[in-house]
Amino acid sequence: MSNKPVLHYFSGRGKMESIRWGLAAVGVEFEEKLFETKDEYQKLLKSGDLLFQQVPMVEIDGMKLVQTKAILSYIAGKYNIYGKNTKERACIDMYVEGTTDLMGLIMTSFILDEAEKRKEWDLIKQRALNRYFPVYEKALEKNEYLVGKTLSLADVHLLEAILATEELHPDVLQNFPNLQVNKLVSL
Ligand SMILES: N[C@@H](CCC(=O)N[C@@H](CS)C(=O)NCC(=O)O)C(=O)O
Repeated sequence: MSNKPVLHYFSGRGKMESIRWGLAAVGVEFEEKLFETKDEYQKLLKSGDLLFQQVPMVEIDGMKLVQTKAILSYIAGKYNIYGKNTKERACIDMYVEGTTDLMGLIMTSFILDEAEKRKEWDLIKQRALNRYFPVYEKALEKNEYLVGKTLSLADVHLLEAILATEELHPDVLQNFPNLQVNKLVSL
């Protein structure tokens, strides 16, 4: 039997995407069981493996983990991209929550009708430019990485958020030179 983590989710990016990025960043191969139909989802629900009847769920190290944050913390802790001490970990969590909020806006925008979606994408641009990216730009003044001198979960999550924002607004990084460098070193 393979020891690779097994990721259970809908066939889409959604909340599982940051887990995929996290595993890829630390070089861990994984398998995916993506359900395409309601029946497949119902089967997983009935199995009792989803603690809160929700996905993402990840089978890893003999556990069936749910809750995106818990799964990401486990991966980051296990593969040493979660800071050197509790203060660094708190900073990483803080930065990750910021990018999670931005990603939340992006994810939910895709269920809106066309007119609402355009408005939401404008809001996302404003939030990225005025609320989120300036914080990361400042944090990157002294180092290429957000926390400490090495890649952490905060950089991986930021990269996902940058790329997702650029899909909507390709020029969004133009006034953020430090973010441009961070994006390159995190890829
Ligand atoms: N707090 C959970 C939320 C998970 C969540 O909302 N999952 C959605 C899919 S993205 C789901 O399973 N929805 C079905 C439901 O809530 O019944 C996490 O971050 O993992």
